Amino acid sequence: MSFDRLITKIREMKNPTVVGLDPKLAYVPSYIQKTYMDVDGESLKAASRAIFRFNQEIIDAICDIVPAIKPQAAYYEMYGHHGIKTLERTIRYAKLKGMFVITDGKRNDIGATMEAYTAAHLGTTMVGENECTPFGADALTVNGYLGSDGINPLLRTCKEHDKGIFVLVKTSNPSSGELQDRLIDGVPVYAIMGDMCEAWGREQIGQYGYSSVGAVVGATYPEQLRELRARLPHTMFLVPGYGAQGGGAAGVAGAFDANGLGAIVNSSRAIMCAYQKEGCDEHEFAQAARREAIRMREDLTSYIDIK
Ligand SMILES: O=c1ccn([C@@H]2O[C@H](COP(=O)(O)O)[C@@H](O)[C@H]2O)c(=O)[nH]1
Repeated sequence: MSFDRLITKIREMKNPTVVGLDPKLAYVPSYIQKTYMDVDGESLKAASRAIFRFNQEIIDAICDIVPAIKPQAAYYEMYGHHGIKTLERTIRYAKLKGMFVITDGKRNDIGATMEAYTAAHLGTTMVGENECTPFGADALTVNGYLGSDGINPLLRTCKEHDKGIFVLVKTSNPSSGELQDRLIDGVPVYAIMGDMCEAWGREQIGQYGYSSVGAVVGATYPEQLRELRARLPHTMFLVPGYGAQGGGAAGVAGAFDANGLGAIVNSSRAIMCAYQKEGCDEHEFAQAARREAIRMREDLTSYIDIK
């Protein structure tokens, strides 16, 4: 099961964190931007090549201490086909370095179209006799609000290709409660979606007790994290909202089980832009990212004992 690979890495590194790669061009040091703009001008191509170099150096700086990266697809799509290529190259590079890759795409659609999204991000596409791997991530964030027929194609691929999904359950944003906290027969919508994750994952439970169907639950909602951890014993949590959105280690501790497992906490801007916050030389951006990744690991593990 896919999350077995992730959990094994978390245990080996004693680090339940994922670095988000959401690279706006403004985060990329100016000397890198210049290198590529001198060749390709102020173009989407130059921006995408600069971003790949930025990602590559961050991956090199953290791959021995952080188990996973989470590229957010939107930050690549905004650079058109060049950006898509950078997303693909980033995924391949991180995997080459031994990292687990979660593409944050929040995809969903009707069943037939969902099969295409599944093939794109987690599976394979047949071209004649040739089975091609378009992006090859290990896991994908998805929206479950279209119901089971939008999730079933993913479940088949998770089983066949040892992949995982994280379904949006209780998102970290301030307005998430407008819909997700609404009650149906006294039960919040987020809890109902959580129950659906448990049901979807029932047939695919791995060696640590977690299925290949995970849930996104925001670090900004500590109470719900604790409540959902107790309610969803087989559902791995992806927890965004730590750092830049105000979530902290004490609040996310409730996302973990008694073995210090069951969740992985994301930080994107706080790590990518650590060099700007530290005010250090921009040539040191990757080392600053590493320092922030270590600080985050120490912060979390002061509350969580990974067994
Ligand atoms: O509920 C959610 C779901 C996804 N995200 C994504 O996580 C990162 C957070 O970035 P930070 O810079 O660490 O705030 C980003 O890609 C979001 O799209 C989320 O924040 N909340």
